[in-house]
Amino acid sequence: MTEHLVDPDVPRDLHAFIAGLPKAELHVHHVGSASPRIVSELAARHADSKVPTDPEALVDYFTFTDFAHFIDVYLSVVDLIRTPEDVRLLTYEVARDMARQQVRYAELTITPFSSTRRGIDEGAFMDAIEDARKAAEAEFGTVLRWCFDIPGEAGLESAEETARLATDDRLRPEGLVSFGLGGPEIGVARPQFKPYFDRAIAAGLHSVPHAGETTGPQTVWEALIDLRAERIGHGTSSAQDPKLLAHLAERRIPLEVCPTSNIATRAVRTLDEHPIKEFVRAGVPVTINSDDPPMFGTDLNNEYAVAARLLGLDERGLADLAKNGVEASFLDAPGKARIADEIDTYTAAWLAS
Ligand SMILES: Nc1ncnc2c1ncn2[C@@H]1O[C@H](CCC(=O)c2cccc(C(=O)O)c2)[C@@H](O)[C@H]1O
Ligand SMILES: [Zn+2]
Repeated sequence: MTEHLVDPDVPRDLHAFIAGLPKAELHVHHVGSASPRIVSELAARHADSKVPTDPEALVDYFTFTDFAHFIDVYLSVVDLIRTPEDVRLLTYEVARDMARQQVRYAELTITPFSSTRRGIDEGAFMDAIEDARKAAEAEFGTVLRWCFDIPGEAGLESAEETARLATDDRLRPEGLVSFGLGGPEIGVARPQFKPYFDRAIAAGLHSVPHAGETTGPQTVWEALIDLRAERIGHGTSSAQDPKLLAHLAERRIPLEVCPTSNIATRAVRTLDEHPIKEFVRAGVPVTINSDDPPMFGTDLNNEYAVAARLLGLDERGLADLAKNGVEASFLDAPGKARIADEIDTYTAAWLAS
C-alpha cells in the first residue's frame, strides 16, 4: 500500500495483514480503475484530452463537488478510451494493479455502450477485454469476470444496446457473469429497466444494479422487486428502512459497500456517519469494495482498513469480511472454496507468526 493511504487509526501490522490478505472484489468500475499511471499513458496517446497527465494535478481534478460533478469527470476519462488497444491496455493494467493488492478474483463493471457509441467496433471491444482477461489470469493470477452495466442517464437506447451486447451469442464474452445499472439515480427510475434485466436474467446473467447510493430505500426495493437484484451496488440508504434491512438479512442479499466512494461523491457526509455498522448489526451480508479507486484516492486495501476501523475488526474479522466477498461472488463452488481456503491458510500463518 502506498504510504499516503495508511490510515493512522489502524495499527501498522493490520495494514500489513490486509496487504497480504487474498481478496475478491465485486464492485469496481473498469474506467474508474484507471490509475494515474494508466490515465497518463492514455492521455499521452490522445493529446487533445482535457484530462491532466500530471499525478499532482489529477488529485485536484478528482475532487468532486457532488455526484453529478463526479459523473462529468468520469466521462472525461471515458473519452480517453478510443481504440480497442486502449481498451486492452486499460483492462490488462487494471488487473496488474489488482494483483499487487492480492485480489484473486474481480467482477469488473464495464459500460460497453460508452465505447460502442464512441465508435469502437463491438466485436473488437469484446476481443480486447477477453484478450486482457486471459493474459491477466495467466500472467498475474487474477481471475477477472465482467458485469455489463447500463449507464442509466443515457436512457433506454443505452439499455437496449447493453442488453443486446450482453445477450447476443455472437458477441457476448465468455467472462460475462452479470448485468448492472449505474450512473445517477435521481430522475432515473429503476423500474423502466425491467425488460432489459428480464432479458439478461433469461440469458443466464446475474442482476447487480446500483441502488440506494444517492436516493432513498425505495430505490433499493425497486431494484429487488423489479430488477430482481441478487446483490445491491452500495445500498447505502437501506439503513433508513428497518424492514428493508431485515429483508436483505433474511434473503442473504449482499450489499457492495464502498465507504470512501460514498464520501467522495458526497452520498455520505463523513466516514464516521457511514451506515456499515448498522448493516452488520442487522445481519446483512456486507462486502467491501473500492468502486473507482484512483478517482476516490483509495484502493481495495485501504477500504479494508477503513472497514476495520469502522467495525473494530481484528485479523479474524478482516478474514471473515474477505470471505463474505468470496461467498457473495459469482464464482462456482470450487472456485469459492479455493480462495476461502487461501484466506484461512494465510490468516492462520499470520496469527502463528
Ligand atoms: N459510484 C458510481 N455510481 C454509479 N455509477 C458509477 C459509479 N462509478 C462509476 N460509475 C459508472 O458511471 C457510468 C455513468 C455513465 C453515464 O452516466 C453516461 C451518461 C450519458 C452518456 C454516457 C456515455 O458514455 O456516452 C454515459 C455508469 O454506467 C457506471 O458504470
Ligand atoms: Zn459503482
